[in-house]
Amino acid sequence: MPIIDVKNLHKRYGDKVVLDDVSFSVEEGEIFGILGPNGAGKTTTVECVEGLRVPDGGTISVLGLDPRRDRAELRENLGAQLQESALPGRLGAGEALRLYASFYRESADPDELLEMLGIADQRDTQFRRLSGGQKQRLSIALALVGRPRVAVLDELTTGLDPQARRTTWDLIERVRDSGVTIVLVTHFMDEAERLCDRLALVDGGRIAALDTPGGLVARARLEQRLTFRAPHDLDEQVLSALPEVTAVHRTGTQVRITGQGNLVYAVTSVLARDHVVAEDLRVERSSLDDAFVTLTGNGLRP
Ligand SMILES: Nc1ncnc2c1ncn2[C@@H]1O[C@H](COP(=O)(O)OP(=O)(O)OP(=O)(O)O)[C@@H](O)[C@H]1O
Repeated sequence: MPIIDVKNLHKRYGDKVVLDDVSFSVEEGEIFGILGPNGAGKTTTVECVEGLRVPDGGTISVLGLDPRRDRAELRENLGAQLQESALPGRLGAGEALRLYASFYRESADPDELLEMLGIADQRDTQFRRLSGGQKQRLSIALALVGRPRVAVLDELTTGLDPQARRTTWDLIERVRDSGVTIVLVTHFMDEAERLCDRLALVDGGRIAALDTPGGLVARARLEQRLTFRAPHDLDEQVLSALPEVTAVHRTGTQVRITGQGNLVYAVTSVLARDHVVAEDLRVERSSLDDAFVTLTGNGLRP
C-alpha cells in the first residue's frame, strides 16, 4: 500500500489553474522526486499533501490519514522542511531543535541530530549567524526531529555550494536508509538523478511523466552518440547495417555513430570481431535534462 496517495488533485488561484488533475503515489522507503521549472506547481502539490493548502478537487491520503481532517495526527508523522524566515534570528540552533522537539509526542534526540547533520559545533550559534549550508542542515534537522515516517524536503540544496550539495545528498541517503520516506521537491536535474528512486516531472500544473530517472530517459527514446578514431580501412557499411545504428558520419579518422537501443554493445562487438582498434571511444549518454525537454516540450531553465 502506498504511503502517500494523491488522486486527481485540482487547484486554482482565481482564474489561474495551478494543479490540473495531478495523481501519484509514493511507496514506503523511497525517495520520490517532484521535478519541474519555477511555477510548475510543485510547492502547491506538497503543501496540499502536508495539509497546508486546500485543494479544489481530488483526494489525498498520507499514511491513511486525510491531511486536512487528521492534521494533528499527521503532524506527528510527517516532517516538513521550514522556510528560512520561519525562525527568529536570535534563536540558537540547539535551542530551536529542542523547542521543536517539544511539539511532538515522540521526538529524536536534538544532540544526536545535530551530530548526524554535522552541525554539532553550531549548537549555541544564533540562527542568523549560521551559514547558508548550516541553516539548510538545521532546517533538515527540524524536519526530522519529530521522528517522522515521511519527510517533505522542498528546494533542499538551493543556494548551496557544490561541496555542500554533495554532502547534503549523502545525508539524505542516510536519512532514507534509516527508514524515512522522502518527498523531494527540486528543479535540479542532477539532484533528481542522483537521489530519486522515482520522479514525477511536473510542468504547467500537470504531471508530464512519472518513472525512475533511467525509465524517463528511456521513455524519451533519445538518440545515443558514440565517437571514436578508427583506421582508414574501417568498413562503414558493416556498422550502418546494424539495426541499432541510424547514421554513421566519418571525417578523416574520426567516426561518429548515432543510434538507439544497445548501441554501444552492437558497435563494439563488430569492431572487436573485425579486429578494429577504436581509439578515444566516447559515449554520450542522454541525460534526464534531455528527457525533460523531450517529454514536456520545455526546458527547466527560465
Ligand atoms: N497563494 C497564491 N496565490 C496566487 N497564486 C499562487 C499562490 N501560490 C502560488 N501561486 C501561483 O501558482 C503557481 C504554482 O506555484 P508553486 O509555488 O506551486 O510552483 P513551484 O513549482 O513550487 O515553483 P518554484 O520552483 O518557483 O517554487 C505559480 O504560478 C504561482 O505564482
